[in-house]
Amino acid sequence: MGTALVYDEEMTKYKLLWVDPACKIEVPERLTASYEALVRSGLSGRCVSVPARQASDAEILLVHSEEYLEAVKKTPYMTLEDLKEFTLQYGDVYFHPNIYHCAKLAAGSVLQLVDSIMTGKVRNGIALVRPPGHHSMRGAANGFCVFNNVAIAARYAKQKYGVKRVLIVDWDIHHGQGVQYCFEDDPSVLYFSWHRYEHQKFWPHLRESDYDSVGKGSGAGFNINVPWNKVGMENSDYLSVFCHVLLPAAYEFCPDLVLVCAGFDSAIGDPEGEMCATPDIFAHLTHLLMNLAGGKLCAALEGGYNLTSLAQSVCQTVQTLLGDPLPRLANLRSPCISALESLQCARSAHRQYWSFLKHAANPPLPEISTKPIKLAKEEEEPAETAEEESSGEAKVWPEPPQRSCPPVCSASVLPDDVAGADGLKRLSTSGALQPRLVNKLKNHFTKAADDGDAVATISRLHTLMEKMLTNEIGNGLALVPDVAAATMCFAQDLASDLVDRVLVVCVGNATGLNYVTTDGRALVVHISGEDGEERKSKYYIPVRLKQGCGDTSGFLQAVLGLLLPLGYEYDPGLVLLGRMPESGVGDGMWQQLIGLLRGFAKGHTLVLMQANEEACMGPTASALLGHPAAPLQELGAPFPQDGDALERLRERLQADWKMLQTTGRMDC
Ligand SMILES: COCC(O)(O)CCCCCNCCCN
Ligand SMILES: [Zn+2]
Repeated sequence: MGTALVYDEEMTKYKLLWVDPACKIEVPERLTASYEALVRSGLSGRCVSVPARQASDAEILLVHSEEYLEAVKKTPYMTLEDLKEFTLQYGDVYFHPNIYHCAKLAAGSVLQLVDSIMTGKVRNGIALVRPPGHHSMRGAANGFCVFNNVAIAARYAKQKYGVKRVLIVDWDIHHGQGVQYCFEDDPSVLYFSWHRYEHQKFWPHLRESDYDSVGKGSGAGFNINVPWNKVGMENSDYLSVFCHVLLPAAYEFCPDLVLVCAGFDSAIGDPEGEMCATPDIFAHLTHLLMNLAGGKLCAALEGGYNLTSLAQSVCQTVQTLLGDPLPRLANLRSPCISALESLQCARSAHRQYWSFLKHAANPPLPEISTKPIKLAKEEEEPAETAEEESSGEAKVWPEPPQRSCPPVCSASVLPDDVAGADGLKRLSTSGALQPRLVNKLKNHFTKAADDGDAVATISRLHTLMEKMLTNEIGNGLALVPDVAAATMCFAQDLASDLVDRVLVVCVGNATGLNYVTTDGRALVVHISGEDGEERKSKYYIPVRLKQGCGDTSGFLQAVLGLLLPLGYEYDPGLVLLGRMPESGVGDGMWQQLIGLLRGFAKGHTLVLMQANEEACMGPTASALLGHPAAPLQELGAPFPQDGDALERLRERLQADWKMLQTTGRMDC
């Protein structure tokens, strides 16, 4: 199934008609720059084009009051003076004779996306719209927004398709207070937002944008705010919040539909956000949400004011929605102290609501100043004057890397003709394997050197690896006689010669996974039901689940809170995933694991399974081909001892692995 793209140039036909420094950044070119970049890159041609439509009154009234709608209906007939007058009653927004028409198209465009996704016409999609929506409230326009496009879409999906739970992820750099107000007492809508806050000194200066606004009444726990109290946040800060706050809650919430308030003012170069995350981060943020709700993801453009980073970020998002391999995120740094404090505050505020947080460390939180902040006049964001704009040093960042389309056969079990007793010899004569490697392999398999099978297996694996590294295939699946041996041999003898770093993930009980490197050429993470060999090196991490890998909630917590952050920090060139016999891991969890691991190494994942596990071939190949993983059933809380052990393990490991940190020094 494909990716829908909704765009209508009619939504470019309104603009600011008077002088207002606060609104001048919201220009029609935001839409044309985004759309033209999709056309230029060939991405729009790969999408299913879905027409925009006007939202009806009834649809707008799902969120807004009649009084407000009636008022906005009058704006097309207003004089310029009346429009200015009308605008004054709201904050940081402007009206135009055509904005009501465009606001109905913006809201209707997102509803068209919801229809296309819920009727199975497409898997996911994005609507390039303006005016944006997440600040507008029941009875008021605000922050360039007239109707709350995403809030209307959430209510519409529930009403028309009986959707039970909607996750709204708001990665725009401003707090979508309009969305928060709309759903704060509604447990069927989980709203997550990060936003520039600077201890309430940043617009819209709301006390309720802080992390302690967790929702009200039966909605308590279903509103997650992560305030950024400093600018300059980077990729690692964003990924940490996804791994340690959003994703565990999102999986526990188990949504039927994911809506994204896709604002790209959180990218580097944006004058509003002043953050430093690069456009390719949106490839990963999108990817990390794509295995929820069976892949039903609907993104709506919100903010984004640097036309270069906006266009690049939109392309990164769409390319991921289309299923293309992700770019590697080079040299992630450790999250900054301020980000860690925000992360910890959000986790502590939600500890009582989410089982994944039940065992989280609970250090004292900083006193939240309840006194209203006094914005000294000069502290108000100064309206940039022309020369200041030019003097502000322009941010530069590298163009996101090309992301080649996945090769057609992205999962393959090599035909037997590659195997064969002389497989290895042929490889060595073909120069594919350096002679010394051949000896190493032979030595390694001396016990079975005469056993053609083992040698054949190794030559098969090597061919798969070769094809992966030449991008002839995206990923691979190999059935082998002895998974543990093959995994170790592959990691030790094959991969380490052909790729800098290989992430080895072993699932299920096994002995012999004793390959430990001290040089970091391989990172082995072994999730099983028994005690692994105790940790000898930073690069061998046994994760023990007392109830074994069949305990999906424990397994998932290990994947989201440990494996993902480790993988991002390690940044492997290849992922090797070994499924040990009788691992007990459920198909759904197995597919989620493969889906998430595809985000590393440009999707180069080699799965090794026991030859007799044909039953698992289908689900594995489906996940390798990028089909969305089956949604996990309602997750119970992880077993207490597992939850506790995982938290203790994470705390122990964070000295070596910065992406595992979740607490900053609370020297507030
Ligand atoms: C959904 O709208 C997208 C958005 O969140 O980017 C809107 C931001 C409004 C930013 C308003 N700045 C006011 C400065 C006051 N001195
Ligand atoms: Zn914004």
